[in-house]
Amino acid sequence: MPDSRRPIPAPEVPAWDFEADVVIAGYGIAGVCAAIEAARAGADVLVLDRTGGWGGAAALSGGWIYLGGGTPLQRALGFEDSAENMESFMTAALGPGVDAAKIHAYAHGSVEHFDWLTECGVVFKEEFWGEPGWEVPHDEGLGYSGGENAAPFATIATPAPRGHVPQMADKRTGVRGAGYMLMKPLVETAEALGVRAEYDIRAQALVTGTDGRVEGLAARRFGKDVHVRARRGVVLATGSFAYNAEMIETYAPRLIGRPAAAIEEHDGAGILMAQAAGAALAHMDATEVAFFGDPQMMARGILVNGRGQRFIAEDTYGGRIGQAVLIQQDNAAYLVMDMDAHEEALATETSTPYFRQPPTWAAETVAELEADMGLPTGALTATVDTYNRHATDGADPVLHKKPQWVRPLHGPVAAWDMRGFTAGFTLGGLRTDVDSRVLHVDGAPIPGLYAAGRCTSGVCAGGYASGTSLGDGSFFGRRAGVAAATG
Ligand SMILES: Cc1cc2nc3c(=O)[nH]c(=O)nc-3n(C[C@H](O)[C@H](O)[C@H](O)COP(=O)(O)OP(=O)(O)OC[C@H]3O[C@@H](n4cnc5c(N)ncnc54)[C@H](O)[C@@H]3O)c2cc1C
Repeated sequence: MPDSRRPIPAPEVPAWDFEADVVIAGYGIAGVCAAIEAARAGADVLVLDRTGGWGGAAALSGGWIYLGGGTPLQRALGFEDSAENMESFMTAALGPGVDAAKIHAYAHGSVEHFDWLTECGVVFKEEFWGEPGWEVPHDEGLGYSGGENAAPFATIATPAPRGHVPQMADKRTGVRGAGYMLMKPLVETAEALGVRAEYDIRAQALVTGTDGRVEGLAARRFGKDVHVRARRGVVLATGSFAYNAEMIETYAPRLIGRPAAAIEEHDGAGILMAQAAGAALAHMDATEVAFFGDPQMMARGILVNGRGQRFIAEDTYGGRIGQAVLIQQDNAAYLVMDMDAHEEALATETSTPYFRQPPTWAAETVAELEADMGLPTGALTATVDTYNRHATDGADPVLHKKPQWVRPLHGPVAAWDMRGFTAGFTLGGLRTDVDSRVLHVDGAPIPGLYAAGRCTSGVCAGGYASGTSLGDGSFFGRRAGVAAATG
């Protein structure tokens, strides 16, 4: 760990360049929500960002935000949900080893959090997108985003869509997409409350008093040292460590060379700064893993591993498929479809048309196909035989794909080589309590230090659902703001 991360004793600070009651490092989703709540609690708030503006990964993101328990949008679109049902799903899908207290607080606070977001000006259109997909193709406001309606979760909790998507004007993904439409009204809310921002300031280390209390931040701006005093508390909201090669190698080596859905500013700085002051870490090996396949195609085909065997229900959440491929199948997967299924998939609408590439192999029979693919003789044939035997009855007793997608493969078949089609970001980070206080390795909160977002371990301990990053970043960001302002 570089020396520069070591906490600086307050008496050694030459002068304070900036001062505020609450100082927040990082102006992404966690930072802006902390800023709003700290300001509303009466604090003078200063947000620092190392880039030239607000937004972070959040403003570039797809904007899914995981909310449920019976939000007004869910109810308006005819979906039943409850906090208990949401808690059951999250406990099953986001583990193993979830922080039960965080999941409980999140599920039971979700309707209020929806109301808070809409009061801040975030708009969710009353329209549901029910097709398999990574994102909504237009500006629909609600969709499934975590495999809630697929095996095994559909029988663990009552399926309810919880992916809430802020409405986009003339949607163009990546250009003022839903993530931007989430961030913009929140930043405007913060500005209206008098929250100040300073850009091009990179937080480097904490400043601590003789009693160990965090009193500020040491930072760099244009090659010079800058010191920022926090009269009440510091909130770390600097994002993940997806772009810190050394940390990735140490904690999550399967992601070496494959960062995604993160930004280069996610270099683990907040984690390292707090760690140097004794902070505990949690679930540093947990990763979100995207799989670069079109969900409309995958649901209609079968996915097999390097031994020609199916391993997951193909109609589940793509992030669950990604984790299974990278972590359990040595990053090897092949999609197999017959011509009817392929044509049917191509006739559907998708938000990811660029994933619809031509097949790698095509053959008259499954036996020829498996030979062309270099799979063990008979392996894919046995898989297709078993699949077809049950598919004739519209069932999938092996992996429980929903009957609507189950149909026997027949005639000429094609396969897509999807080896290495994964990338992702890290989910582990600082161990915080439900009030976003950063915990020391001795278990007690570090006085004056709070954190939220992807520099913390939030609701995801292993599994993932789209929307949980913006979800727990905003939810626990708010709590960090309140706690920092009120001490
Ligand atoms: C293309 C894409 C699509 C995504 N889609 C979704 C989605 O649909 N739903 C979802 O939940 N998540 C999604 N994500 C992930 C999500 O955006 C992030 O996980 C989330 O924004 C993390 O919140 P955060 O507040 O921790 O970090 P961010 O929102 O990235 O904010 C962190 C901020 O801290 C700043 N910073 C970093 N280091 C320092 C430092 N040392 N000093 C000062 N400032 C610093 C950064 O510049 C940044 O502005 C997506 C991400 C991308 C890139």
